[in-house]
Amino acid sequence: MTQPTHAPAAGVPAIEVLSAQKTYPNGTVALQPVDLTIQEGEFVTLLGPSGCGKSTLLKMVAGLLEPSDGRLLLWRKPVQQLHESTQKMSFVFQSPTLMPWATVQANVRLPLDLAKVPRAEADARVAEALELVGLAKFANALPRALSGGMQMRVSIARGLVVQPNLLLMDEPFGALDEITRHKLDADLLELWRKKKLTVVFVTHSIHEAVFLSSRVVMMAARPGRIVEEVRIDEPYPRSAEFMVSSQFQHYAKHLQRSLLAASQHTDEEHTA
Ligand SMILES: Nc1ncnc2c1ncn2[C@@H]1O[C@H](COP(=O)(O)OP(=O)(O)OP(=O)(O)O)[C@@H](O)[C@H]1O
Repeated sequence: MTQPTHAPAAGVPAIEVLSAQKTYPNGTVALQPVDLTIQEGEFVTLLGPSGCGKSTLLKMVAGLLEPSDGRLLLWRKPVQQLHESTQKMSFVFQSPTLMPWATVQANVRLPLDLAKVPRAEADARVAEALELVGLAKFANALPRALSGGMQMRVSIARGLVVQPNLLLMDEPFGALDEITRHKLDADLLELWRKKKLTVVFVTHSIHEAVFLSSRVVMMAARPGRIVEEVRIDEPYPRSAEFMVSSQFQHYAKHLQRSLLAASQHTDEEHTA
C-alpha cells in the first residue's frame, strides 16, 4: 500500500516570479507586479475570476510571453536559459490541438521529432508516455476516433514525452464533463507523484483546486493580482472520499468566500 504523504516540503525553488508585471500593447494592465515562489515538487493552482491574469502569468512562466517589467526564474535561471539546463518544461493547453491526420503515436512523438530524437528512442518514449496516460492500445488510432477525455490524455502524453520536471497546464480539463474531469484529475495526481513533477495548474473550479493542490493561489482582476495563498494541508494520495470529507468542505467554503470577494472587487472596479 502507498503510504500517505504530504506535498514535498520547501526546498529548491523551481519557479520564482519576481515583481513580474504585464501590460499588453493595447494598454491592458493584465498583471500588477506579482511575486510568487513555487518549490520543486509542489502542485500549485491559480484560481480566480475571468480576466484576472491566470493565463498571462502561466505563459510568462513558460517564456511564451515577456513580462513588461520584473523577472521570471526557473531553477534560479532566466526562463530563456532553460534549454541550457537539464530541467525540462511542458505546457498543456485547454484544447488538445492534435493533428487530425496523424495517429495518436505520431501526435505524441511530435516534440521528439522536432528535437530530432532518434526514431527508436522516440518510439520507446512515446510508448511509455501512452502507457502512463492509459492509451497504449490506441497508439494507431486517429484523434477523431477518440472521446474528448481521451484526446486530452493524448495532449498530456505529448507533454510528458519530453520527460519534463515542470508541467504547466492552462485549464486542461475545462471542456470535459464532470466525471471525465475527475478521472483525469485523479490520474494527473498519480502522475505528479510518480514522476515527482512540479505542476502549475489553471482552473475556474474550486473543487478541482482543492482536490489537486498543495497550494492554491487566488487572483483578482483589473488589474490582475494575487490576493491570497491557501495551503491545502491534506495528505496524498487523495481519494474520492476526500471530496466528501469535512476538511474538503472547509477548504472549498474558504475559497468560495475568497473567490466571491475577488470577483466583487473586480466587478466594482470594472463598473466604477
Ligand atoms: N493578447 C492580449 N492583448 C490584450 N489584452 C489581453 C491579451 N490577452 C489577454 N488580455 C487581457 O488581459 C487580462 C488577463 O487575461 P488572461 O487571459 O490572462 O486572464 P485569465 O484569468 O486567464 O482569464 P480566463 O479565466 O477568462 O481565461 C484580460 O483583461 C484580458 O482581456
